[in-house]
Amino acid sequence: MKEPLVAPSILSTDFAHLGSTLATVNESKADWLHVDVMDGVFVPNISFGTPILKAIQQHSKKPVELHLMMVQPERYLETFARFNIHQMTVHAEACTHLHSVVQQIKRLGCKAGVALNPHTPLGCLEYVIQDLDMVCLMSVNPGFGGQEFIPQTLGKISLLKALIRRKGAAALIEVDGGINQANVTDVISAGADAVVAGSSVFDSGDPSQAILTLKNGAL
Ligand SMILES: O=C(CO)[C@H](O)[C@H](O)COP(=O)(O)O
Repeated sequence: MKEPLVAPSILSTDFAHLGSTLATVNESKADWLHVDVMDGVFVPNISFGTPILKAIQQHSKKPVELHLMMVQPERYLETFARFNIHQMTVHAEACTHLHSVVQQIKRLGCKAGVALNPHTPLGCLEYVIQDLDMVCLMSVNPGFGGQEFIPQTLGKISLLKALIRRKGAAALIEVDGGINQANVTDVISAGADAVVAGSSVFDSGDPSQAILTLKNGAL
């Protein structure tokens, strides 16, 4: 089995210590940083806005993926792109004109990802998958860290892999929510390329080791 890409999510960490959290991630084997922007409308939680993104830009040496859990993300893409963002991931459920939003992200020089909530069928990707760098399958209902992995995600990963192959697309599959040492092997075996992990990394006491454990645990 291939080594998974691992992207720590800082959502549940203490932002009073953002600098040292990011220093730890910088020194770890994390492949990128997964940053959750929540608007309190699309999801029942508000995370942060541009001042924190500016601090992340200053302190992170890892590429940054912005996961935009917000309605009408197109209103903010240009502003967010100023913070040296590697990839922007929008929710299909939040974009009336998803194809157009994806093109907008690419014009801003960022990689484009689309996230799907656990209940959202894969069919909405049929005519946009070839334009995507990544699909993020939510394995919890988005909004909060520390939730339990929804097992139906495993079948969805396999179906997405088949869709990507059928379309000759190159999108990576990222899985986000409730990822830990106990389920990472199943997630990667089902066809995922990357996992997002918050609690299992930052509640572990040794985030660098927890990231390594996720990588090795799936081998
Ligand atoms: O998108 C998210 C929540 O909506 C988080 O990225 C995700 O939940 C990671 O946290 P945990 O590993 O604790 O589930």
